[in-house]
Formats: sequence, structure tokens, C-alpha cells
Amino acid sequence: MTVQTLTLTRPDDWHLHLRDGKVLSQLVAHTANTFRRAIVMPNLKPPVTTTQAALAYRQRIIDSLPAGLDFEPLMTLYLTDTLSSDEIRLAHASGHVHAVKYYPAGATTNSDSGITAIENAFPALETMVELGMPLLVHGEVTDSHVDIFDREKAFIEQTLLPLCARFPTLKMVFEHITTADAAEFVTGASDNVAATITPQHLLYNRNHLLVGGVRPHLYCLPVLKRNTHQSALIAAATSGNKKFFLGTDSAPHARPGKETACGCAGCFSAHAALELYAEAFDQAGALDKLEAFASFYGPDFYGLQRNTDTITLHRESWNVPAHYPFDDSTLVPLRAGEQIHWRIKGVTA
Ligand SMILES: NC(=O)N[C@@H](CC(=O)O)C(=O)O
Ligand SMILES: [Zn+2]
Ligand SMILES: [Zn+2]
Repeated sequence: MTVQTLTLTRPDDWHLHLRDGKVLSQLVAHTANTFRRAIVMPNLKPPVTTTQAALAYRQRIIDSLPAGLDFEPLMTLYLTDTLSSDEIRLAHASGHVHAVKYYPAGATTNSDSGITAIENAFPALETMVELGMPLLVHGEVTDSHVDIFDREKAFIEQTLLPLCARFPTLKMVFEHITTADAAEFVTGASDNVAATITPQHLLYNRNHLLVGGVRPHLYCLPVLKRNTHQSALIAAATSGNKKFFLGTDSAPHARPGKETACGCAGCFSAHAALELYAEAFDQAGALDKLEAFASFYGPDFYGLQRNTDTITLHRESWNVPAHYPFDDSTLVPLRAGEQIHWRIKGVTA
């Protein structure tokens, strides 16, 4: 019998971009309506590199929350060539900063202050090992001669394998994985290595991005790969392996920045993230694996309590708006103007 209703422990989003300023209050409810907590990315302009900046940003997020929404932002620090061990200790002691984010310099949106050589971060990584603080990794090499579709695989070979050998007990999340190679690497690595998977990488492949015209709102980094990689990600997400958990990488950009000659990277999915994951798991015949992926394995990895409230979804089609407000402009969400086949009924304490 087809499942019509799904009640899950309330999920968390382990990879989210909320941006800053006026847009915060336009964005935060999209996530907080569904998720109880989210790991908030630090790639602001300028990046969040101090505990003080992280705590101030956290307060701005909380101040932007509509009344009645129970949501906790989990903050991160942006790893630079000069992030000190003292700053990491301070961040950890604050109780609100839960991870440090590693962007290779130039790899993605707002990554200019990222790491130029990972050796520069070794002292910081020693401290993180000691504190049990996770390193969150945007895993792509930036060498101009490496093909964009091979950049994740090359990063595993050039950076991740040596990093795991040098810091075997470092907690690490390989963020937004896009390839069979990454899924295989994570599966074979020790228990302190995990990965997040986005809804777009489960639902789409590069044909959706490029065949019949380029679809800028499906362009994110790491870029969508071929369908065999998509299949490997679906298999990983629905395997019941605790190393794979939910991280949307919802990354809003104003419409003019996406629909232009040189459009920026990032897909916005926060308006319907859990519903999109439900579709992907449903298509794979694995709805029974969704709860652990969305609500258990993330908090278990981060050493946090699982949520106690629940969320209910119905099998029901609805039309996604063509756009949402964003600053003085708009943003175009995933599935804009099309249907999604699961709908959230509500959250129950
Ligand atoms: N994923 C993206 O394509 N973009 C993200 C940055 C990131 O997560 O790499 C963004 O901040 O826009
Ligand atoms: Zn990234
Ligand atoms: Zn991201």
C-alpha cells in the first residue's frame, strides 16, 4: 500500500546559508518552519572568522525569527590561513559554535578568504582534534587545469586522504557530496568521517542542468554530475548508513545574479527541503530510511540530542511559487512554478 502520511522526528539542516542583513528575516522562516536547528555557514562578506562575529550573527538570526518559531542556529567559524587555536578554543567554549568550515580559496561563492594550503591550518586542526570539533569541508580542488567535473574526486586524492592520514581522529564532514567517489571514500573512512547530501544532488543530474537549455537555478557547486553519480548518492542516502545525513546547502542568490551571462552558484531549497528529500526517498522506495537520515544521524555525529518534537508530511501535490522576496529583489526556488508531491502538515511538540 502506498504511504500517504509520514510522521518523523523533527529534522535539522546540517548545511545552510542564511546570508545576512535585510534578507535574514525573509529567509529564516523557510528553514525554521521545518527544521529545529541548522548549521549556519560562515561565508558572509566579510567571513565569520571570530567567536564575537559568530555570536553577533547568531543574535541577528534569532532577532529575525518570526514569533512562535522554535529554531536554534548552530554557528560555524570560517577557517583561514591565520585562524588561531585560541580563537577556536574561545568558539568552542561559547557553546554556540559547533564546527569550523574549510573552503579552499576560490572554490565557491564567497571563498576568497579560504585556505591557500592546508598545511597552514595544521595548528588549528590539532586544536579541533583535541576539542572534538568537526571540520566541515567544501571538497573541490581549484587548480585551473582540473576539469570542473573531476574536482571533487581530485580533492579526495590530493587533500582528504592525506588529511585523514595526518589527523586520523579529526571529525570531518565532507559537505554536499556529488560523486560515487565521495560516497565510497566516506563509506570506507573511519567513523569520525561523515557527509551531507543535498536535495538537488539526489533529484537531479547534469542533464537536468544542461539539456534543452541551461537552467541557472540548478547551478550550484559542486556542480551536478552524471546520472551514475546521482544513483550512487541516492544509494548512500537511503542505505541506512549513519555517515550520510541531511544538509540542504540551500544557498539563495537574487534572481539577477543567477540569470545573467556569468551566474553565481547556489540552489535555494529551504522553501521545501524536507518535501524534496521525501520525493527522492519515495522514488527510491526508501521512505522508511528518511527519518534517520533527516533527524538522527546528524545530531548523533555532532554529539547533540535528537529532537523530541515531530513533523508530519502528506502525499499531496502543491504548486511552488515562481519566486520569493529576497532583499529588494526576488529569488527563484528549486521547482519554481512546478509541483512538489509531498506537503508538510505541521509540527507537533
Ligand atoms: N553551494 C553553492 O553553490 N553555493 C554556496 C557556497 C557553497 O556551499 O559552496 C553559496 O554560498 O552560495
Ligand atoms: Zn560548498
Ligand atoms: Zn554551502
